[in-house]
Amino acid sequence: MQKGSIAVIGAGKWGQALHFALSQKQKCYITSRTKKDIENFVDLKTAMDCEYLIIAIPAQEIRSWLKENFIFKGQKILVASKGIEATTGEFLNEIYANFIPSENVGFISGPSFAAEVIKGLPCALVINSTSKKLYESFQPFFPNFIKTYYSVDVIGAEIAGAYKNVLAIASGICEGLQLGKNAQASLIARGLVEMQRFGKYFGAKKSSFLGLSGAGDLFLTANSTMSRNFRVGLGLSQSKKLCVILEELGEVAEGVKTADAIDKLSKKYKIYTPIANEVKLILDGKNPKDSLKDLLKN
Ligand SMILES: NC(=O)C1=CN([C@@H]2O[C@H](COP(=O)(O)OP(=O)(O)OC[C@H]3O[C@@H](n4cnc5c(N)ncnc54)[C@H](OP(=O)(O)O)[C@@H]3O)[C@@H](O)[C@H]2O)C=CC1
Ligand SMILES: O=C(CO)COP(=O)(O)O
Repeated sequence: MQKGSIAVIGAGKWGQALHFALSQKQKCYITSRTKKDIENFVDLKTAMDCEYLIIAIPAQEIRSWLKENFIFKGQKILVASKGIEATTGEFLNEIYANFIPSENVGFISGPSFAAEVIKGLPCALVINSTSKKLYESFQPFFPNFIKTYYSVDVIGAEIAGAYKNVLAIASGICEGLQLGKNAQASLIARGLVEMQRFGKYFGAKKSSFLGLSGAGDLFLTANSTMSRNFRVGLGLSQSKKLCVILEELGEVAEGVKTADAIDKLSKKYKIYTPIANEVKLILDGKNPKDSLKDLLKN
């Protein structure tokens, strides 16, 4: 392993933005399935030999990617993905735990559109890990335009980052149906309560949902067409087929599969998550106007 070296795995929008940010202070490698003309692009083997890895591939692809490519040699890992695995309902930390000791893994959360980070615009992120030492080892790599915080609440950050994508779809639907700002603000506020209720069941800290990981990322994503998930909601409000929406998007919208995961988990553990349940139904073809009526019922 190349001591002190760092690489990003996954050269999508977020991987490239993190690569830009982490290249400000030191050489940062990047690799991806598809070769890309990016500075310090290397093959997977070279990247995997680095001591510090940032993995920015879609949440639903992580388990198979780790199975096929990952050999633990003591690397320290930052997970940049946001989502819950739809096939199993497992959280990302549970998946990574099959391959890497928890003290070697951290999860990035917080309001961070890649399109702004790659321009060097300021933002604040949370590095969530059971190990503060892990946070302290990654923190120096971050540039001055990114303020980093540490939190031990991994599950809270994971659920916040995943759930907000589902709520962003709901908010995009609200916008697309032109229901007004009162409705959108009420939806986002109740969505925050719902996200926190869901997180509490799995042992998450309430404070995680009031901070950058929850409210911060939710307010960002649920109020902007820069969000892929918000744009999925806009498409659904125009009765576009999901496959057409995703084809046109051309990038991952994690809220689609995470809605399925949350729907399954909330039914399995009897957690009241009406907004996420309706998003799942709309993704399966329910008319959004009927969902609105059902959500408004007293
Ligand atoms: N975009 C953003 O603003 C932010 C995104 N995120 C999160 O980061 C994660 C990645 O999102 P983003 O980069 O935007 O998505 P993109 O759709 O832009 O890119 C996805 C990346 O994942 C790679 N990939 C896809 N499937 C596989 C696979 N099976 N094996 C290996 N690599 C694969 C692609 O590789 P290739 O292109 O080489 O085929 C591509 O580099 C998501 O969980 C997202 O929620 C978090 C914060 C901000
Ligand atoms: O997570 C993000 C911003 O923090 C990106 O949101 P989208 O995946 O909806 O574009």
